[in-house]
This record gives sequence, structure tokens and C-alpha cells, in this order.
Amino acid sequence: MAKITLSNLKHSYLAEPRDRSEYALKEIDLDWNDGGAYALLGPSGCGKSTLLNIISGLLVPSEGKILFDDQDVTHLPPDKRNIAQVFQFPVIYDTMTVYDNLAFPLRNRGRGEDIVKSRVTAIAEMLEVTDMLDQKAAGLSPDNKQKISMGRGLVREDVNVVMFDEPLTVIDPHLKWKLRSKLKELHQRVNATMIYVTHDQTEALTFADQVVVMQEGEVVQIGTPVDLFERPAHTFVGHFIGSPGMNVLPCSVKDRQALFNGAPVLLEGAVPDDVSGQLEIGVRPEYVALGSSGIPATVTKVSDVGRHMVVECDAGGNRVNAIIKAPAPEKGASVHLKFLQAQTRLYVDGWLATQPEEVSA
Ligand SMILES: Nc1ncnc2c1ncn2[C@@H]1O[C@H](COP(=O)(O)OP(=O)(O)OP(=O)(O)O)[C@@H](O)[C@H]1O
Repeated sequence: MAKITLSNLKHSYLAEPRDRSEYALKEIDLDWNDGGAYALLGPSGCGKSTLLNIISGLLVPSEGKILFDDQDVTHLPPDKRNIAQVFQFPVIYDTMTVYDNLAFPLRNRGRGEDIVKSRVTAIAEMLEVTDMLDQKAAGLSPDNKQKISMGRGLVREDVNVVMFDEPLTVIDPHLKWKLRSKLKELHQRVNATMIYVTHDQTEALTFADQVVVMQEGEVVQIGTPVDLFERPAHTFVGHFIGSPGMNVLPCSVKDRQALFNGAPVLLEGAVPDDVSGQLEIGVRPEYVALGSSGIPATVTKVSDVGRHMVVECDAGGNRVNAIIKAPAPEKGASVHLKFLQAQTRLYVDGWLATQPEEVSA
């Protein structure tokens, strides 16, 4: 397994890009440690496949370098990169048995049958498919086929990285959670460098120790699932992660005081000097409380989502969501909103602009 470094990477599908907007990847600098579990998360079109294809060698980037263990592989073809890939749709041979499918990547590399047997047996056990080893792959259900596809990605011990490209797309929703947790467990057991590409926050947050969030060809934040939830570095991350996402509310600043609908709002830390640009307050619904004083609002919708209620409010034409425990107010009720100060932040042109106040001893 290898450490992977992406250095100053840019890619445009045009031969002569004129400006930044014509780059599918704008500038990517990343270090992925040997043995880590990473996710690339972002909406359709943000550049995930482009980045994956650069790592696997199907694309040569317009600018920048890619290194495996400090060795420059930017111009190395895919078959020389020693990468295993698991795709959206199972890649298996229907006419072969499950055993032969799992053995294929090893036999292809000329490994002896002793090693083939011990690796196939171990992987089959981890994936809980031992009882299927003698069956022809053609008869398997779609999720079992995808399990075997994953097994083929994991069976070799000598790959630099295993990449998963939206691997749960074809899996029934009720089985997804099972395979999601299975993959996490597999990472812990095989300890390989793994990159998991998805547009689904739950998959990314369940699988990865570090998540790379992308938007329009740029990395907007790299962090642990907790980092992304607790301190979104960009309003996009706040929106994209969480259910519902972070409230992003237009605000103004006067005398270094943030104002929402003309009323002062206390932030986690000081407003920087001379802020200008698009000013917004970000606060997650989990940190909005309903009380007898605060920002006046009207309840527009109440949803009971099991463990808690989501109360949607209108405050001066802005939608604010609050997550609360029952009982919830009725639709149409007048309420007051309170934002938890330590979790209320200022964003300037989308980027986080406040720092938490130092707590003095
Ligand atoms: N072969 C190509 N030629 C030209 N433009 C492309 C090509 N492939 C992708 N693009 C463009 O590059 C940008 C990034 O696309 P990419 O497929 O990498 O995103 P993605 O996040 O993987 O999306 P999806 O999840 O839909 O696959 C998009 O604007 C897309 O239209």
C-alpha cells in the first residue's frame, strides 16, 4: 500500500483553457497516508471521476503531479500503477465460480495456488460468502455480485490503493447499510489505503476517517466526519452535510456586530476587521432552539423524523430549520429562535470567517 500525493493538480478537458471556469479540477493538493480510509464527496459534476481517472492513470492531468510513495507516476499507464478498482456495477465473470472470480486477480499476477487459496478463503470469510464459493456467479443476487466485485478489489495484498467508485449504486436500499458497515470493517481488517468516491454523505461519513469535500473542481474542506459537521469551512459543506443542512442566513455587520433581520446575533468569536463581500451566518438546525425570547419567526412546517422533530420557520422571509425534541409548536405558531453562540459563525463569500473565542483559564 502506498502514500498518495496530489501536487498542484489541475485538469481541463479543453486543449487551451482560457480561464479557471474551464478547468474540471482547479487546483488540488492532497496527501493521503498509507493505510488510510478516505472519501471523495461531492455532487454530480464536481470532478470526482476526473480525479479518480487521474489517480488510476486513465487521464494525464493538464498540470501538476501525482506521486505514490514519493515516486512520480503522473505519466505511468494504468497497468503499471498497481491499483484495484471497484466500480458502480459489478465486474465479474458470470460463467466462473465465485472462487475463480476471487482468484482471478491473483492468478493473473502469477501467484501460486497456495497463496490463491489462502487469500480467497480469507476474503470470502470477511465478506461472508464462503458458502457461495462453488456457485457460478451468474446465479447470484446483484448485492452478492457486488460483494464479489469488492472481494476482487481487496484480494491482492500488493496493490498501492483500492478505489471504490460509487460501489453501492446497484444495492437495494435496505442492504446498503449492511455493505456500508462491512466495507468499514474490511478496511480495519485489511488496512489498505482506500479511496471511496460518492455523492452520498452517509456513505462517505460511515466509511472514511477523512473526507475530501469537492465542489466545482475544488476541494472545499478536508476533515474528519466530526470536523465537517462541527465546523464547516464553507457554506457548501454546511449545506451538503447534515439533514437538514446548516442554516445559511444573509446578515450585515455594523460596528463588528452581526445583524440578522436587523437584530444582533452573537457569534462564536469576533467579527474580523473590515469584512466585505457576501456576509452570511451559519448555524446548524441542531443548535437552533425555540424559546420565549430571540428572533421572531413563524412556524411553516413540522416534520416528525423519529428521534426528533424538524421545525421549519420563516424569519423575515428567510427559512430557518430547528431540530428539537417533542413537543413541537403547531404550523402557523409565532415562536422566537435562539442560536447557540458557540455554534454560530460568520461566512464571507462562502468561507468561514470567525474563530472560536479563546477560553481563558
Ligand atoms: N470527457 C469529458 N469531456 C469534457 N468534459 C468532461 C468530460 N468528463 C467530464 N467532463 C466535465 O468535467 C466536470 C467534472 O466531471 P466529473 O465527471 O469528473 O464529475 P463527477 O463529480 O464525477 O460527476 P458524476 O458523479 O456525475 O460522475 C463536469 O463539468 C463534466 O461535464
